[in-house]
Amino acid sequence: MLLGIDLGTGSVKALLLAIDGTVIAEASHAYTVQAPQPGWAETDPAEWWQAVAIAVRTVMQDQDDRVLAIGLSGQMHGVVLTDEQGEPLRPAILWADTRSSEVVDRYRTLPLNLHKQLANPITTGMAGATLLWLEAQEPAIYKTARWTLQPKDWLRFRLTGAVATEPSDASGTLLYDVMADTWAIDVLEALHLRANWLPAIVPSASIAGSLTVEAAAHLGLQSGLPVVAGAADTAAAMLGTGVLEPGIMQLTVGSGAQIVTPRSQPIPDPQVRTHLYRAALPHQWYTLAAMQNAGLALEWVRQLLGLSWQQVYAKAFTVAPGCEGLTFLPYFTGERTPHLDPNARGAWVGLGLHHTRSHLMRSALEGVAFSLKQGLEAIVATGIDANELRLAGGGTLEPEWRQLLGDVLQLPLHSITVSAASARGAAILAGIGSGAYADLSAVPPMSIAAHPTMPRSPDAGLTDAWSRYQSLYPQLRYWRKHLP
Ligand SMILES: Nc1ncnc2c1ncn2[C@@H]1O[C@H](COP(=O)(O)OP(=O)(O)O)[C@@H](O)[C@H]1O
Ligand SMILES: O=C(CO)[C@@H](O)[C@H](O)COP(=O)(O)O
Repeated sequence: MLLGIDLGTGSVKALLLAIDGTVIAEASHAYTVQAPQPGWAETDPAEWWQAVAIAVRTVMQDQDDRVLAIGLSGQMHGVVLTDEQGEPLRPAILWADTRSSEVVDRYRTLPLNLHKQLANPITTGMAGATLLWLEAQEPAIYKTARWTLQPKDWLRFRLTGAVATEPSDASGTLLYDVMADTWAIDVLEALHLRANWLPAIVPSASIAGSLTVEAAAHLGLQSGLPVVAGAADTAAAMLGTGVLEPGIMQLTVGSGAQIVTPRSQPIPDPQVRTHLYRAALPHQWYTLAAMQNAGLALEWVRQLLGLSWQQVYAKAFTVAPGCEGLTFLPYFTGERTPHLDPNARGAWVGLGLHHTRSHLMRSALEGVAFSLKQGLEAIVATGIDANELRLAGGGTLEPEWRQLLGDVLQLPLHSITVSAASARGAAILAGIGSGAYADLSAVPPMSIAAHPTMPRSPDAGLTDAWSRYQSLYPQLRYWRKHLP
């Protein structure tokens, strides 16, 4: 059997995959995202390390079979600065972090040919932008760090003692030449950023190291196990859900939400509102609409209202669509697609005495669904036909929530039968890298639930709410800009 580990934003997922494609066991363990200052989002990698051991030990309980290989997947874009041995020098700075908003404009001074190499919108939260901030604000750590790593690459270093990255995560750093498939050294030079701390790039499905004795003891596994490079969570989820052919889209709802579609050529978005990244397999790319605030915003509202997830759904769906005039914007950590605005923030607008906790909760779900609709529109505007969406991620399990998503997006939603799609993708890469699968064609296909969630014709309340939602962000942006 194969072990996939997905180092997500809110929790790590471990999944055991039998070679015949059966999921033997899944487990997850949560950690915290800290916001020690407004706009910051950090996690201490020590929390990741402990959580990985708990999740892996949980899936390994009562298993007689041996693990053949380990594959990794992880949240994208962040920065883990380490010393020579892989010891973090500060907490990891995550993709949702907008502290680089003051310095990210340095990217805008780059000549057009370098922007063409990056082939992506310039946004906060990307490793390159965060490194510009670290250079200015934490120069001692910036100068002395040995490595700058993506979260799952840090985990692999800790597991194997070997340092590497792979194209799917490297392409999400804003330090990567997506067209030439290598580090964008010219961009690093033009920004005066260090290049000697970037890891070597190896194929996602290659063996990048083997489990050390210390790491094996931590996880309760045998030492020497091959650890495959793995992939960024979005790229791994595409393998996990089988979204590999152009024409199919995948919607992942986790802490953030992503809508992706594969590309057989690297075609950048002419409007530069969506991302273009390398997929896990060679000669494949994907277009990505990235919405920063899905589970992050819902979790904040849920905790504020003191509700369990069960109560969330029991209350929210007693309220009529449109929430009797209440609109929620989920932009707690700024927004990427389509607004590209790190200074955007969340809001409830239209509150009246008639509104209850149930209205607040439903409006949050509607607001997140509307933000996904704007992402879908941005991706369709790049010239892609959307016929169906495959669902992945821990935030799409509830049928009523899925129905609301289907009604808002007006597309059939196909659920895969595994919630941890990225961890499944990571296990598949472990299988290819270790030779358990000769190639992708040998991987048993993912089963898809027999009955998709079909969109219902839009309710008048929901149509009005969508109009209100669309009109609010431009007005609030104007208001923020004109604050004294
Ligand atoms: N029942 C639920 N409905 C909607 N969202 C949920 C539910 N349970 C958890 N979530 C949200 O989904 C996110 C976790 O999904 P997951 O795919 O594990 O994310 P990540 O990979 O970012 O850790 C959390 O932000 C959580 O708030
Ligand atoms: O930001 C992106 C893609 O651009 C995400 O892929 C992040 O990697 C976060 O994923 P989750 O942890 O929310 O699933």
